[in-house]
Amino acid sequence: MIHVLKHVESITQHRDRSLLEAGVASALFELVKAKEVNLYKVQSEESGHFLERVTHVGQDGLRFNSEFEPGSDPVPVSTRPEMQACVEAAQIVRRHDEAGGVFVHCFPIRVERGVLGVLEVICAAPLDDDDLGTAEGFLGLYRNYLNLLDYSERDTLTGLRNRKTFDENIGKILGNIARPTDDDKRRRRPEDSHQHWLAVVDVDHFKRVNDQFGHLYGDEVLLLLARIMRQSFRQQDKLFRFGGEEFVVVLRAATEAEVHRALERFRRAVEDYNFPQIGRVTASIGYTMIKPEDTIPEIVGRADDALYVAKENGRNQLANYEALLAEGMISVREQPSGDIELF
Ligand SMILES: Nc1nc2c(ncn2[C@@H]2O[C@H](COP(=O)(O)OP(=O)(O)OP(=O)(O)O)[C@@H](O)[C@H]2O)c(=O)[nH]1
Repeated sequence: MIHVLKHVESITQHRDRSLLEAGVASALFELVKAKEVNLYKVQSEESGHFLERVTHVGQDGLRFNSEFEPGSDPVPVSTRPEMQACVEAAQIVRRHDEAGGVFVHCFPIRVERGVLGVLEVICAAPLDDDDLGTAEGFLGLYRNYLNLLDYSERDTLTGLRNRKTFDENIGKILGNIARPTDDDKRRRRPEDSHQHWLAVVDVDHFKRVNDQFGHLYGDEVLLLLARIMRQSFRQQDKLFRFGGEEFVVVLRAATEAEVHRALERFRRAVEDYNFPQIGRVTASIGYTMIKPEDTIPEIVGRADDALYVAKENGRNQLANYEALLAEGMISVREQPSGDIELF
């Protein structure tokens, strides 16, 4: 009992999702005497579900990836029938791997929107009822704690990540791309390297919505826009309400074309949506690639410059900072001089 409480105490001291996941996996590895525990995130793409391993505990030690670095290369869920059954039925699935002489248990990590991930516990024997209860208890603790973290990091109107968490999140991304691990370097072949991109989304003529229909309807537009964002982007993309009627999306994608497609799909979804009472609302989007040497104001500044061009050119459109620069439509942003004046 003391043993279990010590794990609970150690898990709940973290405010970082990846440390929380590593804590849950390590606790189960020890408590149910597993050979291996893995945590997979489920990525939902148009072509189906993919699994990305983000945490591993085994005889070889503990490895985990932060929320903002890629885990293992994603594999289609169909290549792992027990995982597929677990994701689709949202139920615990067990498989006897005769060749490996082990029992593989898959626990779904259920959230409101579906199955967020799968916890895989590999043991020499099937888990008994006590061990199953322990695993389910720790998963419950993990889910509840995630909800608490979400609550403190979310904007109350839209449920998106709030401005406070934005700097923290971008800081982590910059830290990861500036210091790639050996695994990252191996994975970063030209054909599968992924870059991070930041897009600023701004509702067009939002003042008119407020003036014509009142603030409550304005708030309703922001709420619905956030919902369209969640539906348009993938689970692993990070969505923020930056302030007022401005939103930020941080995406990981291999090419500019891929980012453009995702943002254009969202822009069209907003344009096509019939907002109750108000009718048609559009949004303009400016975006840029995040580079290792960037500071947060530089990234946001570039996306804002591109957004300005999108607004000037008639709104309801995308603009990419790097493309505008290459076409000579804008000039390079002035770097902050670095001189700090204190008052
Ligand atoms: N309802 C509501 N309105 C907000 C909120 N935050 C900011 N606003 C309003 O959003 C409006 C933003 O207006 P502007 O920045 O002038 O821009 P715009 O009218 O959207 O025009 P463009 O961006 O140039 O297309 C202002 O009227 C703000 O009062 C909010 O949380 N709720």
